[in-house]
Amino acid sequence: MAVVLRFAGVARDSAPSISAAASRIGCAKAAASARARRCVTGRGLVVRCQSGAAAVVVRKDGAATAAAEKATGFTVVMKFGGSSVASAERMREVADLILSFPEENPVVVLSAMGKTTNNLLLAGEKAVSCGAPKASEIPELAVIKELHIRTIDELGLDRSIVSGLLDELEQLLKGVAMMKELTPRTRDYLVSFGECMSTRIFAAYLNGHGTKARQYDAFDIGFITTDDFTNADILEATYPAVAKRLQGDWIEDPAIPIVTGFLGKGWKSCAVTTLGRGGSDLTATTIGRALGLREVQVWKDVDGVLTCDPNICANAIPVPYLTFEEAAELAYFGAQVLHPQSMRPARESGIPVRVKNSYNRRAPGTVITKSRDLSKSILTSIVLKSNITMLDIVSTRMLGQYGFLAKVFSIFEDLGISVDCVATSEVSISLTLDPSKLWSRELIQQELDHVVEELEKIAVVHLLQHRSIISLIGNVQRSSLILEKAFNVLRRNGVNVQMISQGASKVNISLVVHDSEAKECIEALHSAFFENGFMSEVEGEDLQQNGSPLNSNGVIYGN
Ligand SMILES: Nc1ncnc2c1ncn2[C@@H]1O[C@H](COP(=O)(O)OP(=O)(O)O)[C@@H](O)[C@H]1O
Ligand SMILES: N[C@@H](CC(=O)OP(=O)(O)O)C(=O)O
Repeated sequence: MAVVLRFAGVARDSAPSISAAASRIGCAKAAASARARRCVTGRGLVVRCQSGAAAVVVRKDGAATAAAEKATGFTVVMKFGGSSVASAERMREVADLILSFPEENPVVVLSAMGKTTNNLLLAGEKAVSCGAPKASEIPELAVIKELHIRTIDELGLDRSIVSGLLDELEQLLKGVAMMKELTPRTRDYLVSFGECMSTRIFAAYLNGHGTKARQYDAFDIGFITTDDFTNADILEATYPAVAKRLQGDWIEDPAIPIVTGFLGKGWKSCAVTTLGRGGSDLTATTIGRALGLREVQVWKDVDGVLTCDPNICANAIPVPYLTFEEAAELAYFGAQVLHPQSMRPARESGIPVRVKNSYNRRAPGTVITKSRDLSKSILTSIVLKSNITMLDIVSTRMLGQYGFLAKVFSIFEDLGISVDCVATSEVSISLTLDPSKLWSRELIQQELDHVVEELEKIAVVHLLQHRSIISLIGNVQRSSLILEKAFNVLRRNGVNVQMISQGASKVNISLVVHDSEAKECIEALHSAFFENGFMSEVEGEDLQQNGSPLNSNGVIYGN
């Protein structure tokens, strides 16, 4: 196993003494010594060597002694999203950021540069109808080529790093144009070019600037997934495979791993898969779990998870702490800042996730952990999921007919459609459908028609489209207080809530309103909860007095 020895604030001349101590505990003296000298940065020092569990302790006077402290190879995952690596300047900044933590030994995960994934998807869609001779002229292809070549030039690198991939991409688009079809499988292969290029450029930049780095395509190092193209799930076999590969390579030849986010390999098809939009967060937490790291950091373009989407409420403020459960609900119910599945590996292994801003390193960000002190917490964040479909299903059979709910849900299971929120009474059920499971416009209508047709065999069905779910993520122990405040605001704004659902998660109350009212509602709710001193007013109130959690789901039928 590779051992990393970390020393903060040591003197430059302590390198020989560290080297001697390292050799006493079985580290290769030459490697340790060479690295010790090379890695002294003034702010800290990193010694890497191959040995069992052990470490070297450096005294203030610079002398080093061996100690029986356990140390492992990698310490953190640092994931940088598209906005963090959108240009040559941003790549330099990210390299500087990584190297500013000499005490860390990171695995780096990168997304595609800027809007490259969107451009690849658009290029693919245009290729379907443009005809093969015109495929090379698709404007988005030109934008992708220009961005990557300009970045390489500005970083002083060799264009050959991506020229092969760019040629292959053009060929692929010609193929799509010829076939006049873009299957989910081809779509995944197409978007994989984004991450494959960004990671190659970044690794080359680090290598050119004295920091040894090694690029990895996730689909080549053990990221094994289901074959659900465009939305694949990571399979359990991924964890040992990824750990073996990354640790094995490190022992052979230490270098910072630069891994493509978002991508995997289907276990049956062996084809490239993707983990759903924003899936690099999941790549990061998967690596964190595989290697048993201390922390997973996801670096974004905002100061952490905020009280609301800043595009809806400009006054949104960072949330300092969240639990995995809160973060997962928040992501699942529409906050684009985190991938919905990304909390799972972190929760399973108890590894904290820190959301940080690569544009504002000093901002403390959000720390997501297994548990936190909720005694003073009321509402944490407000989330919007728009354009959802709601179904009101009323049984045509006699009151108390058993098997009704089972029948309803088996219809959704058979059709492969997932349900978000549910509220029931004895003979009726209201629910919302997850739009991410419904792909193109045409398919939505087709699928919905089919759902209604099946349900109408056992019930009267009302299909309500253009609805929004407003999720109040917070301490549901204080639901009476949250709901009192929320309904006051909604009443003042003349909003008719059409369904309420408080899930078993105990962190989320969902309200369904019409799409046209949703943004205004959120602004009003955010202002009432976060901008007018409400939280501090109720802080310290007796939880016993105020906490009478809702114990049933309710439905309010509306327009
Ligand atoms: N509650 C929220 N907190 C923070 N950001 C949010 C929230 N809801 C939506 N966002 C949006 O998510 C963006 C960051 O996520 P994302 O685009 O995935 O970052 P990256 O591409 O860097 O991984 C922010 O720029 C912001 O517009
Ligand atoms: N590039 C992919 C994966 C990803 O995670 O991106 P980002 O980290 O920029 O959200 C996407 O756009 O979906």
